[in-house]
Order: sequence, then structure tokens, then C-alpha cells
Amino acid sequence: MKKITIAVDGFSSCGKSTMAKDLAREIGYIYIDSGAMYRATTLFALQNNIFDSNNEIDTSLLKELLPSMIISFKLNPETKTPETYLNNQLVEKEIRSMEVSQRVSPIAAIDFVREEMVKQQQAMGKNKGIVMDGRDIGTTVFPNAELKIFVTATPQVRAQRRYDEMIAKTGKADFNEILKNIEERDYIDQNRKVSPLKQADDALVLDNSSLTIAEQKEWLLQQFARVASQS
Ligand SMILES: Nc1ncnc2c1ncn2[C@@H]1O[C@H](COP(=O)(O)OP(=O)(O)O)[C@@H](O)[C@H]1O
Ligand SMILES: Nc1ccn([C@@H]2O[C@H](COP(=O)(O)OP(=O)(O)O)[C@@H](O)[C@H]2O)c(=O)n1
Repeated sequence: MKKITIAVDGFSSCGKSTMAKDLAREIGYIYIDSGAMYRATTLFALQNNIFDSNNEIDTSLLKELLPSMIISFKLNPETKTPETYLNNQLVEKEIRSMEVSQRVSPIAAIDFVREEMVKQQQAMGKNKGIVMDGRDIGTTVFPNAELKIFVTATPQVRAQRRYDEMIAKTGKADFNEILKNIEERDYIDQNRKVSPLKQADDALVLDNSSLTIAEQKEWLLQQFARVASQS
């Protein structure tokens, strides 16, 4: 069977990476979390004092330093999932912090940042056989992807999922802070000038508010089987 390209886009915290990762593992495709790249760029900006005390971004300094930022993914041999490295340091935990979540969307709205990330993402997908999740994968990164999914769920459900995850991982989380962050990011992501978050015309929409992880995985596998058999 010929390999295809699969784009999974949608709102924050609805389960995109969970379903994209599950599918890639099942079908032996590469999985790339494009959000991790914007999160790693935000961590890089924090490490290099690119935010001032009012959280204003020094864009000219970021532009100057960007060539010294290397983002890569390596497979964790135990969990069999890719982990994010920033300049050869494992940053998987750091990039999921609230500090990064609260600053990532303004960083991801910067034109030269997106240009660089999209270039790297397209290079990763040049041989197909890839599942990538994010906000602009089906619209900008891989507009010719054979299978495009747009995932959504209510903000309350999404905040609850993120809250449960943070409690499980760190033992502490603030539901209202998470909900506010999700709503703020959704707003910035949908309203930025460059590649805003929007459903591609040819995307299949999945509202997974009342689906279990197993149910959404099954649904996605069915979509893959249908499209791959026609390709
Ligand atoms: N259908 C679902 N039902 C319940 N929890 C889910 C579902 N899909 C994903 N999750 C959980 O929700 C959280 C956010 O999922 P994630 O895949 O990281 O979302 P996204 O990539 O869209 O931000 C994770 O803890 C994940 O395990
Ligand atoms: N393709 C992408 C992926 C993420 N992003 C940005 O990066 C942020 C973090 O993405 P993410 O996928 O890790 O977010 P979560 O939904 O997992 O919280 C998003 O809120 C967007 O601002 C983007 O602009 N384009």
C-alpha cells in the first residue's frame, strides 16, 4: 500500500496528539507533534530573555538567535514515543509547563517563526508515511495531505482533560487557569494573521467531547483504512 500523509488539526487539548500518536504507532508511520516545536521555541525564548517583564517579545533578538536553535525528536525506547529535544537537551517536561503554555501562542503568531517551523515540518514529511498534529497542518504545511482531520470538543471538556493530565503528572493544577489558557490560545490561534487555526475545506470534523480514547482511535483507524485503500 502506498504511504500517505495525515494531518490532524484542531483546538487545544482535545486529544489530537493522543489520537495521532496512537494511529502512527499502529500503522508504523512517523509521528510529529508540531505544537512541541512551537513550545520548544517558546522555551528557547525564555532561556534567552526574549520576553520582558510585561511579556513583550523582543522579535529582533529572537530573529537573530533563531539560527542557533535546533529542535529534534528522538524515540524513547521504553515508551516508544518521540520526545522533544532543544539543542540536544531533553525538554519534554519543560515545554508542557504553564509558563510555556501561557507564552506559546504569541510566539507561534510571529511570521518568521512559522516560516522556519513549516520549512522543517515539510522536510520531515517529504517521504510521506507521516502523521502530524497541530493547527495549520492540513491548511499550510501539507495542503495536499490525503487524510485531514479537524478535532474539536467543548472548552470545559478540554480543560478537564488537561486538568486530569496535570494532576496525574504533577499532583497540582488549577482548573480555571487551564480553562482561561485554553480559551486565550484558541482566540490567538484563530485570529493571527499567518496561518490561523481553521478547518481545511476538505477536512473531516471529529467532535470527540463524548468519545473515549479507544473510540476515537477506532474511528481514526477506519478513516485511514478507507483513504489508504483508495490511494
Ligand atoms: N477522548 C478522550 N477522552 C478523555 N481524555 C482524552 C481523550 N483524548 C485525549 N484525552 C486526554 O486529554 C489530554 C489532552 O490530550 P492531547 O492528546 O494532549 O490533546 P491535544 O494534542 O489536542 O492538545 C491527555 O491527557 C489525553 O490523555
Ligand atoms: N501547527 C501548530 C501547532 C501549534 N501551534 C501553536 O502552539 C501552541 C501549542 O500547541 P500544542 O499542540 O502543544 O497545544 P495543546 O493543544 O497540546 O495544548 C498552540 O496553542 C499554537 O499557538 C501552532 O501555531 N501551529
